[in-house]
Amino acid sequence: MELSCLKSINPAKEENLVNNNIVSNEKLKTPVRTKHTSGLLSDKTSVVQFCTPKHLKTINTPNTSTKFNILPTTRTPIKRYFSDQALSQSTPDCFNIVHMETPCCKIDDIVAGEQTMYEGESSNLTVGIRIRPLNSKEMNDSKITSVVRGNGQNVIVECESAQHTFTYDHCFVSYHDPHTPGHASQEVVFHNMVLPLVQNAFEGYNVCLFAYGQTGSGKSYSLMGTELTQIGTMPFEEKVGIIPRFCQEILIRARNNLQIETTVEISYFEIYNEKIHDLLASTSSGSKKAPLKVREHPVFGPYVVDLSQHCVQNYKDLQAWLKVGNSQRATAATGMNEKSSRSHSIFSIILTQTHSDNQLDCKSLDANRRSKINLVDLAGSERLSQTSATGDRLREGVSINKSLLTLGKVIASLTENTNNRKQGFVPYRESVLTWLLKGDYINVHHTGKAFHAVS
Ligand SMILES: Nc1ncnc2c1ncn2[C@@H]1O[C@H](COP(=O)(O)OP(=O)(O)OP(=O)(O)O)[C@@H](O)[C@H]1O
Repeated sequence: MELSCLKSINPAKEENLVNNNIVSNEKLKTPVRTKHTSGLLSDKTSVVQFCTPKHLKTINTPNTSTKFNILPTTRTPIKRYFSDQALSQSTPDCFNIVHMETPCCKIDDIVAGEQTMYEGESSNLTVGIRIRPLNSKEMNDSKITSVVRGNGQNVIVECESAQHTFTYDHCFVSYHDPHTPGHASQEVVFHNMVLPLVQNAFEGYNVCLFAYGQTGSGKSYSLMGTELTQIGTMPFEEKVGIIPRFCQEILIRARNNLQIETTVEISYFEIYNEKIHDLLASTSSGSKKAPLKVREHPVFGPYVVDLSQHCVQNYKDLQAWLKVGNSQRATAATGMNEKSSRSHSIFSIILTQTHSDNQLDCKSLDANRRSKINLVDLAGSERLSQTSATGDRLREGVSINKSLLTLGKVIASLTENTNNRKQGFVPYRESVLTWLLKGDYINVHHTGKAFHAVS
């Protein structure tokens, strides 16, 4: 399986960013994006901020013992903006005058000999690969032998007389016996590849990580882990995957920084047969809600209409929501995987940091820094002859392969455009997945990672 993370190039450290970007609450009836050109800031590091009125958010934690009764969630300013018909008809003036600038990396800031773990992240897109061990079924099949092995950053595939070597930013090998030297546990994968994204998110960058690979290669295992539905288990046990670890890390950092009020809001949806389903919302009968629509905002880009967002304050809240979401995800047994995801899932976190500036002796002044984190578990590509799919499974497989093909086409077009320095057509709208991730591709130039799984 491959795991891709979109990540930032070492952005310059701006300790005082929040202090330097102050907007009066008077102007905050609609969200306003401001670009500040304070002399204290490097002009390469202007930050687009979303200023929100300071308010207490309702925490809706699902009651996991009974039916999930989703209370209306406090709408975020962005959601309010989207749902306000008067506003959404045209782009308000305040957006027209905003100049969107990209923070640039400061290569010079990297001092030789003082390497941190972030310095390996010199590219905008980092790609890691994880090789899973053979499962018990595969081990009992004499026809199946292991042909893939890792060596440093290289993956070596040996087939018959030929040997192929592929190089990645990270290569993780997981063995059946976790005590095997070099075994890449969930903790190792998270620490080496994903932790820098947490830092990027706190610096105000949007980040995106997506896992891709063949069906049954371990994408869901790496992103979500197993057994996390058991509330009360240790948060960082071996089997807990990237998504709960990411949230846990954010919550710990937020709790430890008393100067800044941090809110963490999550949403979780799947794209199944090109239709979007909110995984954290259900009807009173327990059945899934009607599919949601995608619309495109002139400034913020594509978004899912009426997607529920929920505040989480602690790990227990998160586990409860993940239990709701995962139980609603479309999975089915196929010839390649007993619990195969039949949809792409996108887990989003909105991280808002609010810093009250008392220096100006005015309590109504707040500065907000807001970043969006997308953690995407793509459905696995599958050879229909091997999954023995028929009926619904066949239709799902065709839809999965088609949207993955479009994803490949979009990435190829973007690469070609970048290499040729042109603005050619990119087929974002050929699938819901690529349309929704449009903003993330653009942001790949600043923030991104990819994770690839192989079995
Ligand atoms: N690193 C690993 N160590 C041990 N077991 C693993 C590992 N990765 C995956 N597995 C096991 O392999 C099986 C398939 O994994 P998983 O369901 O995550 O695959 P997937 O890539 O998400 O498949 P699909 O695309 O069909 O949803 C599961 O039983 C999982 O527990």
